[in-house]
Amino acid sequence: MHILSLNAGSATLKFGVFDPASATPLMEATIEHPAVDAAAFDEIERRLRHAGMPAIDAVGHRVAHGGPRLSEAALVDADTEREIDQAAPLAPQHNPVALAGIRLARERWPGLPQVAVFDTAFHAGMPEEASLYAVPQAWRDAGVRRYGFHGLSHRHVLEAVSGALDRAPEDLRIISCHLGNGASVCAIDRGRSIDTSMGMTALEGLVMGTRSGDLDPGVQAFVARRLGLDPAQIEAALYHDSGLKALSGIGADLREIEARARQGHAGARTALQVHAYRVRKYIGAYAAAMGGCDAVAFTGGAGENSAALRRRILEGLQFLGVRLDEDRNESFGASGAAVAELQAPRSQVAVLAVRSREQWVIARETAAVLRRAERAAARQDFSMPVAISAHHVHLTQAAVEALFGTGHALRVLQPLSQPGFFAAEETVSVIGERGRLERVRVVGPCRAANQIEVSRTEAIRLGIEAPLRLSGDLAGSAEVTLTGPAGTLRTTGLIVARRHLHLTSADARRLGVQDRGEIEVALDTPRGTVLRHVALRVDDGAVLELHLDTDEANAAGLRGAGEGVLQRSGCKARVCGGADHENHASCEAH
Ligand SMILES: Nc1ncnc2c1ncn2[C@@H]1O[C@H](COP(=O)(O)OP(=O)(O)O)[C@@H](O)[C@H]1O
Ligand SMILES: CC(=O)OP(=O)(O)O
Ligand SMILES: [Mg+2]
Repeated sequence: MHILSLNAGSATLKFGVFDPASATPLMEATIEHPAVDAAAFDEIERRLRHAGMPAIDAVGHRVAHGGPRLSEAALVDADTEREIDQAAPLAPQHNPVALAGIRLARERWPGLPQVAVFDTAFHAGMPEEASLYAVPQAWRDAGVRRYGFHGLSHRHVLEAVSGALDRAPEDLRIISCHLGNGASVCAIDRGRSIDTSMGMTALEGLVMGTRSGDLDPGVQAFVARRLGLDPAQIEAALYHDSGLKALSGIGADLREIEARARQGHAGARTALQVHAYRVRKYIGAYAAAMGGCDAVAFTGGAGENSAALRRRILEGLQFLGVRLDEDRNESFGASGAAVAELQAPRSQVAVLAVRSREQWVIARETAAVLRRAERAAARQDFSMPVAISAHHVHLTQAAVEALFGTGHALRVLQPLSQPGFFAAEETVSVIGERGRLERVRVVGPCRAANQIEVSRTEAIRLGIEAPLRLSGDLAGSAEVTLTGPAGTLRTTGLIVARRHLHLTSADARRLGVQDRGEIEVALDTPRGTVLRHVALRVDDGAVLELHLDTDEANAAGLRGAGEGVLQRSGCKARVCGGADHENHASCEAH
């Protein structure tokens, strides 16, 4: 499979082609200051052709804002597009561009699946103390809350830092600084984003290329009244005419600002100081939020490429135990390394530079969404026959001889649906403390241990507490007396059998499940029943069949067809939920 990842940032359009089996892109490119329009897509297609790329199977899009409902990557359909569109006021620089990308991709490659991967998703589990604004309830009801952005990048930082330091994510408190044209800091506490500097929109937090970052909320009303600005003008100024651009008086590009600052340009110097101070302040705050910090990581166009920027930010953080190694810091940019440690040996905090891999995260997430969709579709079509298993016993050869006479061999009455098993002509009586069950069928062939399977109702009638067990799992099973025409036998092995599904490894692959796992199935009988914790028994010699006991069948209103140990019910069960908690589905016929 080949996935085209599109990442429309505020300063760049980045794209790449990936085989999701490998993190190494087949090609990757950046177009600076793009409009996402037909010309940009012509350029993308031209570059794909030039790089000799194979045909694309799916397109993954970075979408900055998923709004209140899209908190994980999703297949693009009309609903997804509507949600992205509705969240556009919360990400006016990004969501409309992403939507344009989605529509252009649909025109270029009609019929290809498209997936939206959201910046906000990584922060969806932020605690309330970080996601709430202290504003009136009516505002919060209207959707005013903190979301956070750059989630693909912060997620990659988590993985890269954990890999580079060879420490589990759960062991690490990471402060991830994504410094591009847009910029944010994220507190990643043991694998989870617990706070991040961007909020409801991508305006909050750091000083960015053209965005203000944190601002006294009173400023907006003040400039409205004093300068006569309306909301659209204020918003435009905060998104497009603030930040480094406003402070430097030069522009938004950090490369140029740094060059001019070196030449002594006062505005450029001020801009760099305010910018670095803001990042430093957030690092201090997030160290406090996590009760310490094990690693500070830099990523994004500026965070990766500017050693001076990293130095400026880390100056003054010595009190946290941060010490930068100047040589390592200087050499990262040209090194081509994906990730590197930049701290001095005596530093108590690791400092890392991480090359942003947003396009790879998009490709990976896209592949995962497509796999889930495929599995859901396969599950929709997947139904399984249901058989009702009446009480029966499995015996050792020694038990057969004790009950039916020396040298006795079980005689086949009828083969069962699971290959190799048969209902025997022989029956036994099962005797408990309080009652007995007569003519209980023996199932052959003989086994290494005696096993007596009864329903819960029958166990009660016997007066014995029988554990709920999978066949073969007999430790702690109850004791019971068996009688046959030639003798009596006291044995352990009495269980209530756990409901289970026999399936082949090909069935398991289609369902996306594994041996010993569990699924949930629905029986659309008149008593409509969902069965949870259905055990899976994968065996290539098996025949696909759900086995229920008589209590379960009665509770579901299922009837067996005919007589015998294992009766086909005529009902087909469907998977509902289970590993991926996919759609509820139900029984077709009964
Ligand atoms: N060598 C460099 N030194 C300083 N800043 C750089 C360097 N290379 C790129 N940048 C900064 O990175 C920004 C782009 O960041 P990037 O993360 O690639 O874009 P976007 O925010 O659009 O995703 C540019 O605006 C530029 O200021
Ligand atoms: C959300 C955001 O600011 O993204 P970018 O940095 O790509 O513009
Ligand atoms: Mg970006």
